[in-house]
Amino acid sequence: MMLSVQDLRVSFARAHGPAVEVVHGISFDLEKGETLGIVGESGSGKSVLSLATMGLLPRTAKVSGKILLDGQDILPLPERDMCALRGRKIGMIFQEPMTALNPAMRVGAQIAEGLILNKGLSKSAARAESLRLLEMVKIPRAPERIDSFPHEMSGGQRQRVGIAIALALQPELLIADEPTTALDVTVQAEILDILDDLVTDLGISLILISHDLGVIGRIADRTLVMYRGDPVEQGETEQILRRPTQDYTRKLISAMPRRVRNSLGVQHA
Ligand SMILES: Nc1ncnc2c1ncn2[C@@H]1O[C@H](COP(=O)(O)OP(=O)(O)OP(=O)(O)O)[C@@H](O)[C@H]1O
Repeated sequence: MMLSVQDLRVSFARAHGPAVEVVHGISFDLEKGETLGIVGESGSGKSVLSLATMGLLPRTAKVSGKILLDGQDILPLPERDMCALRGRKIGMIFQEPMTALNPAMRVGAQIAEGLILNKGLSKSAARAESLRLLEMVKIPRAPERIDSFPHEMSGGQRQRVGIAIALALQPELLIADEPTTALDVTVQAEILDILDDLVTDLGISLILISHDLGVIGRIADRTLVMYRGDPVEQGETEQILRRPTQDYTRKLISAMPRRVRNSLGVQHA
């Protein structure tokens, strides 16, 4: 088992009044080579859940439960150990790659940086590996694009660079929080296909977070539906899409454009 989250609860301390719990006992398992989709509307706790898994919640957060990564509970780990896990074992992909990238640095150098610092690669070996990663995420004309600045690239290409950076240290788990939300529909599909291929080719595990069941439905093997911090239902994505058991899930399905429902083979909500 790559990741096992057990009865995770997160609350935030408030300056006045009692702490507010925003994630109310979430449990799920993620196998190696599997994609789990986490879906729910804004405020359902998806980002808090992913930040907890990466140990990136602010100090005001109180977390209980277990987060077993490869069998080890990472919740009690000190920041120094979590820092080492991020990147090496857990890779992260964010919604807006422009904010995650350094605007003043060529993309190849940004990918190479982590390889030089964390893996001790020489400058030329890191550049060769950066090129390989850019080709892996299907950047067209990668040998030229490696020397581009982020603003010289399209949103889709920047997100590919974001994925290349997340992959650089060969993590076993990737967490992608709304990775395609800022992109238009055709580019969304390309990015999802790339993520799907990476899971298959590299045998890594992927947590794909989105408010859009159409996005989740394209590539997630299993899906967890959340609503206001509660688990609504979880299971095989096919099952969730075709035979939802909860009204909230039916509402998410009805909210998908007919075109998307048709492409996923979902007839009616
Ligand atoms: N640092 C924080 N301090 C206090 N409350 C927080 C903090 N971060 C998140 N919350 C609260 O936790 C709840 C869940 O937020 P979260 O961002 O996880 O939702 P989400 O499902 O990811 O939605 P979105 O798609 O809008 O990001 C919200 O009510 C939010 O206000």
